[in-house]
Amino acid sequence: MASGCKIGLSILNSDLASLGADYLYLDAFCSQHHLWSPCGRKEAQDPFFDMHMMVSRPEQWVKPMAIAGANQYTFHLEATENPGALIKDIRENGMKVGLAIKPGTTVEYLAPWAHQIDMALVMTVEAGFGGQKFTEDMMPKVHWLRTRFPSLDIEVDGGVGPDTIHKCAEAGANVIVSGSVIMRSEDPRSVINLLRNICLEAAQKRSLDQWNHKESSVSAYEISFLLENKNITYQIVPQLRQCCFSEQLFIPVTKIHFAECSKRLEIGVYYIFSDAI
Ligand SMILES: O=C(CO)[C@H](O)[C@H](O)COP(=O)(O)O
Repeated sequence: MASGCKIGLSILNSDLASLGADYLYLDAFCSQHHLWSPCGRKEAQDPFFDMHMMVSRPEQWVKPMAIAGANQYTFHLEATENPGALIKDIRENGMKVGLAIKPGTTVEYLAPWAHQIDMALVMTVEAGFGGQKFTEDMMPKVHWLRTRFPSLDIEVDGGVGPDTIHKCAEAGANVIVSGSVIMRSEDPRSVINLLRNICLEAAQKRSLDQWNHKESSVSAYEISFLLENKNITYQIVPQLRQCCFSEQLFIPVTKIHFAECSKRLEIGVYYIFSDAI
């Protein structure tokens, strides 16, 4: 699965650096030769800076951003003719790679690069300024990506807050950018925590749904192994979420501990249990 749930604080409309978010999301614009990027104070310990490069010719800012201390360089697919070379350059400059698509760009264009990037960004507003209205129509793109790339970090950006994050998280986004809603709140930390909890809950539900999906294709598993020279057989009935231990003891599948099992336990079955725990 993608690596946890992260809430990114967009400081486009603010100069605050950290209010308990998992990373800072810095938007950058450019004129022909000059880059404008807001600077937050580096108050957080070891902050993670994700640079959202809303620029044409993103190639030109890779090195300066790396020198400035950016951790991730997120560029727009629409802004470059050679995404492959740019991805390579970003990596060679020691940064992670984010690839963004604008609302009007079809998600299939991103797919060929999905295995080479760390994060896909599905914009839910036109890039440019904070406080815009969330576009729910973008959620099928998120779902499409999540279905095909289960371990990819998928970020959404634009109009995301407590009222809209459910839609993003349910569609499969695990990295959430939020700006105005957090900044306007009297208690930004609690908004961030609320967003993170909603995102985590949706991720847990997705795992459970996957487990249920696996279950529906199998009626029962049987595994045997030796324990203290005795041949022990488990019969597992996934639909009941129960396990029959030598036909005597029924225990919920989620509570089985395999620490004492012999090495003859089948690896495949072990994975099924660890998913459920
Ligand atoms: O990239 C952006 C705009 O291009 C902003 O980061 C983004 O829209 C976040 O702000 P808000 O939560 O206020 O929509």
